[in-house]
Amino acid sequence: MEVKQFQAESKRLLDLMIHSIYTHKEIFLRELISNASDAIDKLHYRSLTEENVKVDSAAFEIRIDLDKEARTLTISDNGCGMTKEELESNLGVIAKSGSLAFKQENEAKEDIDIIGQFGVGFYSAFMVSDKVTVISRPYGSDTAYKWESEGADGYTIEECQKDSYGTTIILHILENREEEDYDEYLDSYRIQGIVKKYSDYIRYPIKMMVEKSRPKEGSEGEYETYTEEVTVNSMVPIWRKTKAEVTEDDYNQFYKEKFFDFTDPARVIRSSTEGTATYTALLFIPARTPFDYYTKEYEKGLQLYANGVLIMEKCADLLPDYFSFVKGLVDSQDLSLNISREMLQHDRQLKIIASRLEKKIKSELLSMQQNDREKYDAFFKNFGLQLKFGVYNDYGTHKELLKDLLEFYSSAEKKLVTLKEYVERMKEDQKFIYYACGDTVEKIDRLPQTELVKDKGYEILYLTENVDEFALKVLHEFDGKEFKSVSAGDLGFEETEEEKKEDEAQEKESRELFTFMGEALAGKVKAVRASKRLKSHPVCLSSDGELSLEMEKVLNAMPTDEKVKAERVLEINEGHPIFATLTRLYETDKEKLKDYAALLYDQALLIEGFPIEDPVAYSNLVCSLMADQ
Ligand SMILES: Nc1ncnc2c1ncn2[C@@H]1O[C@H](COP(=O)(O)OP(=O)(O)OP(=O)(O)O)[C@@H](O)[C@H]1O
Repeated sequence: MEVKQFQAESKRLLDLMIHSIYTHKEIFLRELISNASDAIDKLHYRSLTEENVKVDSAAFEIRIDLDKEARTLTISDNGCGMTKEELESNLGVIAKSGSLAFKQENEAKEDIDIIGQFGVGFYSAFMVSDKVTVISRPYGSDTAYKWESEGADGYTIEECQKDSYGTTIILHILENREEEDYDEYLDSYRIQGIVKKYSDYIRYPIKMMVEKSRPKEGSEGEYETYTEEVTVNSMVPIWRKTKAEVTEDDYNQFYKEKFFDFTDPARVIRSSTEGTATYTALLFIPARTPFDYYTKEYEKGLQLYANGVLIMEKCADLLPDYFSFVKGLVDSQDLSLNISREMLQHDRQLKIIASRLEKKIKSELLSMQQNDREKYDAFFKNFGLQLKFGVYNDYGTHKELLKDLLEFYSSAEKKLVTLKEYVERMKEDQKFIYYACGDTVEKIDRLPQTELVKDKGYEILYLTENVDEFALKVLHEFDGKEFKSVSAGDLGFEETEEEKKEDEAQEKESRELFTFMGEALAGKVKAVRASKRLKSHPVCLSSDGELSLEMEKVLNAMPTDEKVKAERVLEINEGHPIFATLTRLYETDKEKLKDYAALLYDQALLIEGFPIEDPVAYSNLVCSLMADQ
């Protein structure tokens, strides 16, 4: 028997390997199964290209055997096997990859999906075992060799017996340590779970003898255990099957199992591309909002597979935040993986894939909006908030992409409408897209500010979410039409010359009264003005400048010390009987007028949903007026 030392660098590497490359010990199984699959691929390939290589491809398989007593986990394959030299060069030199060499030699040929490339995966076996034995017999040779190593000290190699070609790897699993449980790698159920998780789509059957139980024949209530061979992996991933092979139900089932949902998805998106980035994506839009969706705990991301082998459970880089509700996976052969297969060295490919997926998701959502509106509206109720945040975030960088997907409740249609639909319905003389903010649609509908806009026959978008107005401010316009709040200082109505003159005359007349009231409310409002938007209601609040009252409310609700204040304007309806009373008081009782100004201001605050400064004073004033009657 020959005892050989690992090369010097290999020793250090092995140590590094065992302690730092992989974060999860369980991936050793993925690495060894991928190697077995590569070995079968190689033999399969040779059988197609070399005349003297004849194998029955239906017999290709990978086996896993567990022996709790002996503490061994054995992985066998009937792939190409290794010669003595190959055992030495592939397993004796860390970071030497026979698979990479094979790939390079056969680069011109298509359809080689070899997984290995770094020449380190094998050594992950030492994360869970204190001794690794490899028995290998190359196809076409009668001689087998046994390679054995206990880690950094080196390895032995000797001739041995093996019945058929292929490789058997025996891991001598470590004893449990205080902080580490290694017994789990001898547990059949756990091993099946690991295979399912990482290697479910290895295209050769991964077989195991599994213990099962069944009712004992001839006796009642008694059970007996028996062992049965099962194929643990599904082999062909659903996304690699042709469209004709998969039913809608198959997709739904797959989604529910894989992404832990009880409900069928609202939409299934399948997309395959070849060229600069070759990939297949299978995406799902959930029909319901995940319970943790709008919490910090929710993690976005798609599963990432390299050739059917799971590389990353949640690859966040594949989804922008505004599409974070999308579930699914991407499988690609073109990824530049790093050694641990956990991260990507160059994310160029990933970026290309992500940007293609983004476009695809948008076009699917638009198609849903156009062809299945009911479903889209339901989707929007679930995830629209996220899209609106998407418009607002990053200084509006994504607004062009997202604006067509937005919906708001319409005063005219009494349902969600898109901005495009709004603009198409705009009246000829209408210059702006009008909106009003409030807690609920019902409350907004009753806002005095909406009166005249509605009266003109203009549609109003009712904004009920905090982010809504901010999103519209970032959008600024849609199809050349700017947004305008019904509470804005100037509503932008067309006025005839006559109307303008009339306004000016009226303004002159009441200027003194409003200046007096403004002074009485100094510090609370910027001005008191005659209203151009009220019809039947006596008062309302509006704001000058960019900051609206609603935005003030939202910003001040945030847990920061900085508070903002909109420039409030108290608007009085000159057509309302109260105006005559105010005019009379200005002449007869200025003190009372001050009280009335305070009362009207408080009323306007209440209508807007703001708290009033001094509820007791307000109540006393109302009561004294009632007593006057
Ligand atoms: N079951 C096997 N049958 C035949 N050859 C194998 C087997 N396992 C490993 N090898 C050979 O040993 C080499 C080294 O394996 P190792 O897992 O360390 O690296 P790799 O698979 O090439 O790359 P990666 O680190 O990316 O997994 C492989 O490239 C392959 O040539």
